Amino acid sequence: MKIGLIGCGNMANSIVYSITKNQKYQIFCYDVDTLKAEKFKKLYGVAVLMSENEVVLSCDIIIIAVKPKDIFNVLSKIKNEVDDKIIVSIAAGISIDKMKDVIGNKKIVRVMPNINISVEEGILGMCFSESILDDEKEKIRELFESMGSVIVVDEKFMDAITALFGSGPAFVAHFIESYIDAAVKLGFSKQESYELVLKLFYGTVVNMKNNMLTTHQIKDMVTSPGGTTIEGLVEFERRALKGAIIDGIVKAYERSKSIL
Ligand SMILES: NC(=O)C1=CN([C@@H]2O[C@H](COP(=O)(O)OP(=O)(O)OC[C@H]3O[C@@H](n4cnc5c(N)ncnc54)[C@H](OP(=O)(O)O)[C@@H]3O)[C@@H](O)[C@H]2O)C=CC1
Ligand SMILES: O=C(O)[C@@H]1CCC=N1
Repeated sequence: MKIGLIGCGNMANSIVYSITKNQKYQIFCYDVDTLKAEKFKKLYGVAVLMSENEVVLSCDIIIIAVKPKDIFNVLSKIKNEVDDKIIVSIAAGISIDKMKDVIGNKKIVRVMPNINISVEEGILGMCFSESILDDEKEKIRELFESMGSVIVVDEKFMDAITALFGSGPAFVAHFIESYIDAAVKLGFSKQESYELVLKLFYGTVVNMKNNMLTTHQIKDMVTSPGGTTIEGLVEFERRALKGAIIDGIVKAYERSKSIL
């Protein structure tokens, strides 16, 4: 099967990395910046094409991986070539209806991946326009399942998926960074802090998963009466840390709803 990529930036890089591991796909790509496309050729052995239209004409499934502000430009360039090809958009906040306004009632898929697809640990939300057939849905699902956990949802959930899981790695990195800063403040070297804090987050997740522990159970097991942990937890509560985190995610959700 021939897969085309329009846009060779950060997300396209992670997508191509996953797809090229599977021999059954032939990959074609195009970027306005020729150097970026050439880099993909060098790294992954993909074929470089000269325009958006060439990608559509050469491929069965076309993944548009440009910023939301650029997607309508791409769609208007390819609209006469789309025919019954499958167009996949990974753009945040751009609905299927908005894309249909430009290319008509075509086969459109929205996918919201996150950057963790580069280690096959992504979470990918997916929804389909109504004209996509069941066997086509399966092919798309199979293509993206090499990158992580795919959840097919009603389109109304795509903004929530964008906020929670698309933006999620940046939010999680922000919490990890605070922890590393605390370790540095308490005298550990930056390198030690980085390694130990990653181990702390990773170990806590593995412990919860393997032992099927809830967050409350972990907190209860760690927090001794009159001890150290309760002091920290009380301060987090006093500063409304949980509320701030929830509000931050809701802000990202609202932004996804109003992006264009
Ligand atoms: N980064 C993330 O974690 C996630 C991003 N997304 C979505 O993925 C999309 C891409 O994001 P990201 O990879 O970070 O963006 P990048 O800016 O890294 O990549 C986009 C690339 O597309 C190029 N481009 C712009 N217009 C065209 C065109 N007409 N034809 C071909 N190439 C073009 C850009 O060139 P130039 O820079 O010269 O304009 C750039 O090289 C966005 O819509 C974003 O919402 C979704 C989930 C997670
Ligand atoms: O920040 C953004 O808009 C994109 C969408 C999800 C992650 N990055």
